[in-house]
Parts: sequence; C-alpha cells; structure tokens
Amino acid sequence: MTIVLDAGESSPQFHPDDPRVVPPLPEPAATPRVQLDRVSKVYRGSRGTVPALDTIDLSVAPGEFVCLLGASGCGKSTLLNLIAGLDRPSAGTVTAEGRPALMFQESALFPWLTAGQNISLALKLAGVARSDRPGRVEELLELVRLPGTASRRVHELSGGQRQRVALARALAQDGSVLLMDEPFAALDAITRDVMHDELTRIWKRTGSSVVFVTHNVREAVRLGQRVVLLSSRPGRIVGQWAVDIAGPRTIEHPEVAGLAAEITVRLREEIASHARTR
Ligand SMILES: Nc1ncnc2c1ncn2[C@@H]1O[C@H](COP(=O)(O)OP(=O)(O)OP(=O)(O)O)[C@@H](O)[C@H]1O
Repeated sequence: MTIVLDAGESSPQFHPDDPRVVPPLPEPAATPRVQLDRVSKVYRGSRGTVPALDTIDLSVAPGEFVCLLGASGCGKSTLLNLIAGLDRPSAGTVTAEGRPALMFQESALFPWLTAGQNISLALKLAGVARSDRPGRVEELLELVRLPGTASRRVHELSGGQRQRVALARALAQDGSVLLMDEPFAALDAITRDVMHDELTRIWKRTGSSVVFVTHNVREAVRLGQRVVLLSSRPGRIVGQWAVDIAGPRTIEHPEVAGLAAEITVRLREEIASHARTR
C-alpha cells in the first residue's frame, strides 16, 4: 500500500487510493438507494410469535457505507433479508434500488463450479450476454486481486480467496447495493485485516452502497462511514455514529479504538438492560 509523503511536510499526506482511507459521509441524497420506513418484523410459527424488528427507519445514500451492529439475535440478518427482498416486513415499507446482492460469512460458492463459473452464473442471472461474460469475469477477478484464477476449483482456494470470489460474484449481480452479513467473521485476524483494506478499496472504486453486519465493534468503526446500533430483540435503532476519522484507518488506530470503546459501552448497556427486563 502506498503512502505518499509530501516533500517538506512533516505530516504524511495519504494517497487517495490508500485502501485504509474512508471518505466522509456523503451529502444526503434526494433518492436513497435503500429506504426503510417504520419497518417491523414478527415471525409466526408453530411455537408462537417472535418479534424480530421494531419500527426501523433507515436510509442509505448512494455510495454510503453503513455498518449495522447489535447483540446476537437482535435481527440484523432479518434486516438484510428484508432489504434483499428475500422476506417481507410485517409492517412498514422497504425499498431498494435494483436487486441488492448478499454476501455471507461462508462464501456459499457452488463447489462443483470453478471460481469463474460461479461469477459467470451471477452475470447470467443479471442478464449479461454470454459473449460478454468471460471478459467481465476476468475484470471482476482482477478487481478482487485474483487475476487468472477463473479455472480454479473452490476447494483449491483459501478462505480469504473464497471470500474474494464471493465478493466478485456479489458485485457481478448488480453492484448498486451490497449487503454483507459478517463476511469476514470466519477469517483469521491477518486475512481479515487485508480484506478490510480490499473492501474499502473496492467500495471506493465501485461506488456501491454497502450495508455491513458485524458483531465486531472495531470492524464496524474501521470500515463504516456510519455505525448503526440495534437494541436486543426486537431490534430497534438505539444509536448512530458518523465515523469522522480523516486519516487512514486500521483496527489498532487510536481513534478507531476510542470510538469503538464508546460504542461498546452503549452496546453493553443495551445488552444489560435487555437482560434485566427478561
Ligand atoms: N424464520 C424464522 N422463524 C422464526 N424466528 C426466526 C426466524 N428467523 C430468525 N428468527 C428469530 O428472529 C430473531 C432475529 O434473528 P436474526 O437472525 O435476524 O438475528 P441476528 O441479529 O442476525 O443474529 P446473529 O447475530 O446471532 O446472527 C432471533 O430471535 C431468531 O431466532
């Protein structure tokens, strides 16, 4: 990664392509890419009802990177599923531009297909002409820094490489809204760190809007322009932070650690108050 030092300046000026630099929040746009108005979700089954989400208002601007945090079971995946159109809210409305792409903790690649065929299938479903697909597959593999791996089988790839292919496949689907459900949770710390840089770089290149779910507060502050905290079940939005850190971010950065500590205090309060009321 390149850090450009301006001649004569004592403080480093960081290259705009630095994958650790997250731009500030965009101006509120007239038309958000994702909009949830008073969204609630109640699951009904043979064992009764489970209120999962309660009156969520959330909008995501074009090109915005939002991280969604909350205790286990607070409804984060439910929220992503609603935005993806995989499920319907019990109340309220969800609108999203295009067909949002989902990426999960497990790469969920088809093991009987090669890396290239996995991506090509997504291109086919997105309506890309057959003749354009091989070139587009190679472009996407280059974007995730896996050029020349189209013929590799899934089992020949490392965990980090599989997540890169899964990211390429998600971007192949449409790319205007990317929904990520703890995509790096299963990776070791070093690989996760590399993937944070890669995701920031790719997000800035593509202009996608990203909704990123994580349990990891530092990861949320490292990546997001905005962090949204959900209460314990049923999930309500109980806090939002704009992450205004101008320089390059890493998980260890003091400002990242400082804001993460503040959010963690709020998260602990939320979990404790939920435990008291149960
Ligand atoms: N299809 C379903 N039917 C019934 N209950 C469900 C269903 N899907 C999720 N739930 C319940 O709704 C609540 C929210 O689940 P969800 O998976 O959205 O939470 P989460 O915040 O993503 O959890 P985690 O962080 O552990 O992945 C949980 O109590 C879960 O058990």
